Amino acid sequence: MTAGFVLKPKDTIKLKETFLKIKKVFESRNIEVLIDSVSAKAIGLLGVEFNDMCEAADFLVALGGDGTLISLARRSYKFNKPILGINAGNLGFLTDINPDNIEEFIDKFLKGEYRIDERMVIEVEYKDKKLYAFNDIVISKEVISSMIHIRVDTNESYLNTYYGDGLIVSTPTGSTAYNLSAGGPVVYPLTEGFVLTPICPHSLTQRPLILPSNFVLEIEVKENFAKLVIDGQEIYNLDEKIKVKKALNPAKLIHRVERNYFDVLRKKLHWGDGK
Ligand SMILES: NC(=O)c1ccc[n+]([C@@H]2O[C@H](COP(=O)([O-])OP(=O)(O)OC[C@H]3O[C@@H](n4cnc5c(N)ncnc54)[C@H](O)[C@@H]3O)[C@@H](O)[C@H]2O)c1
Ligand SMILES: Nc1ncnc2c1ncn2[C@@H]1O[C@H](COP(=O)(O)OP(=O)(O)OP(=O)(O)O)[C@@H](O)[C@H]1O
Repeated sequence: MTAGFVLKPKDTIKLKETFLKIKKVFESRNIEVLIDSVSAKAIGLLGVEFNDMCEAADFLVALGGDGTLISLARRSYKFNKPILGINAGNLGFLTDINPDNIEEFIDKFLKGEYRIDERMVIEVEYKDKKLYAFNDIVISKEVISSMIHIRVDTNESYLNTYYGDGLIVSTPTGSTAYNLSAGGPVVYPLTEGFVLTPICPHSLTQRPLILPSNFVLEIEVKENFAKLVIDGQEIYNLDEKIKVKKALNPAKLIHRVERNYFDVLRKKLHWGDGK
């Protein structure tokens, strides 16, 4: 069995010791460890080019925070490999395992005691590109001063024109990220659908909306100074219509069998239970 590692890009050097410890644990259980060339270079090792690593690995590992996991899920989309998040970040809402518990987890993993959660991914067609988002896409104004008009059509009919700072189209997984801050609902991550949440709409009536995952959305901005942001990490100038739909493949996240979403909401986001 082969694992392919990507390390959090900021302060990677601090992760060297943790990575080497985990590598030893994996290798002692006959799991070959590959590391992508960018992460390897940052800690003075030799690595494998990202796509070659994804091709060779049976599963991929993000050693970092949520951002590292989101980025790995997006960049490895076409390889469709299961992904394990080991938390070496701050919030770690999505990364399930702590480095201290890796031996215990990997022994269970090798006995088949784990879960794979299939998370819906968004596909965006923009110009001749196909882009993938694990959390969300954001159609945003470029400058602080001017609002934008965002027209949304579904494959069935005209939907709405949003006027404000922007529009978030989130996956259920991304519902606890930017969507949450903008007043959108928490959506159980194994649900399939799009969450449309306007950012500061200049209206008394705009509300977040959930649409089924078989809808195809066309989104167009009237003004010519908008941005398209993918997972908060990739930014494009938006000057043409985009088409948004559910991607063919889900992202496959490896979790502990015992992981409970509502416990994570309580622990990490302080979701109250009224007691
Ligand atoms: N005002 C906001 O809340 C805001 C603004 C911009 C981007 N974002 C979010 O940041 C995401 C990218 O994350 P990053 O870590 O690369 O950026 P980042 O470093 O700016 O961190 C964003 C924060 O959101 C958390 N987060 C990310 N995805 C999450 C999820 N699915 N559920 C719960 N928490 C989550 C991260 O742990 C981190 O604390 C984007 O997809 C977007 O949703 C949020
Ligand atoms: N491949 C990547 N390319 C560009 N930026 C990335 C990549 N992977 C992660 N990042 C960014 O690096 C920053 C830090 O990484 P990460 O989110 O993993 O750690 P953290 O912020 O400490 O943890 P958490 O997100 O759990 O609070 C994030 O802003 C993330 O967007």
